[in-house]
Amino acid sequence: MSEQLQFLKMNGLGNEFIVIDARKTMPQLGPDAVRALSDHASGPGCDQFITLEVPQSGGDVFMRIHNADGGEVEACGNATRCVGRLIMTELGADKAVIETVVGKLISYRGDALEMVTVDMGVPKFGWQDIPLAEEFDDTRAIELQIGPIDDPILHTPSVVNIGNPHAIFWVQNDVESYGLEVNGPMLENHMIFPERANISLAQVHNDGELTLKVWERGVGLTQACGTAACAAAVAAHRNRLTERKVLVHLPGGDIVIEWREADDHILMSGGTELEYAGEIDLSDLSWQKMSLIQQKSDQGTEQSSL
Ligand SMILES: N[C@@H](CCC[C@H](N)C(=O)O)C(=O)O
Repeated sequence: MSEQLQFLKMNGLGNEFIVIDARKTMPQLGPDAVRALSDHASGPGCDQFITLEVPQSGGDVFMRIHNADGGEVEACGNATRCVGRLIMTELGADKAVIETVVGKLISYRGDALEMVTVDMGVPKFGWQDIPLAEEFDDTRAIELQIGPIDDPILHTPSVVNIGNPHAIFWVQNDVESYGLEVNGPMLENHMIFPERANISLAQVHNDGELTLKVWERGVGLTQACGTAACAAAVAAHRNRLTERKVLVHLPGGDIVIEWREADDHILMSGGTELEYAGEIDLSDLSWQKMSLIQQKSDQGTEQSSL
């Protein structure tokens, strides 16, 4: 007999997610299944596979995150906004507490239904926290470069942990002109990053604006990465390149990051999209689109229809 698993397809600025609700029944999906469903050739396709589970410490939901390569990871900024939207709609509330393996994150409703702000907590800068394989006193710029020794293509990145590890290379020219699709895999797996890392190129335009291109650990190039935007914003401020509030341009759209002075928390604000509801047949992992989601942002509600 076939067993059906319902899912929602969502995205945050084009960063794609499959979201399943496992609060009543936990489906048995191993890394192979996650990889197959995340692949656009065999499944609905996504960058992260998100599982909603029963909260364990007083939050509204527990969010588990798997990258498209099947590996479980600690944080995903864009998915946190998407899940925040779902849970706030479910509760009819303006705020939701989302538990993750690295702690609780609070989401807040924005001016429109699709706009969500998440408090991503406090960034970490210690070399053991990133983590790095060797000691560095100052993580605003670590010794790491690729290309010719006297004329490197990319060098001295800033490193930050936003629940997950990030390295940001500062570039002068268009972020498209540094071959991140070629250099990304090598940098992600560089021996200096024992848990691998998300790799970003950042071009700072002025003290309130930068453009970012991201090679995500366990995925590849993505349209947007929320934690990378947080990492780049705080690293830019630490390096005196920007103020505490920055507009970050990503291939999939813009996001606003504010590193709040009062408590060092990072606030990330941006859009979310609820694309469609679908169903996966767990016996052979085939899937179908069931309905499109109709958004009624004026009433603060949303409904799905066939
Ligand atoms: N897309 C995410 C980041 C997802 C996890 C990342 N690939 C990792 O391995 O740490 C975001 O929006 O933050």
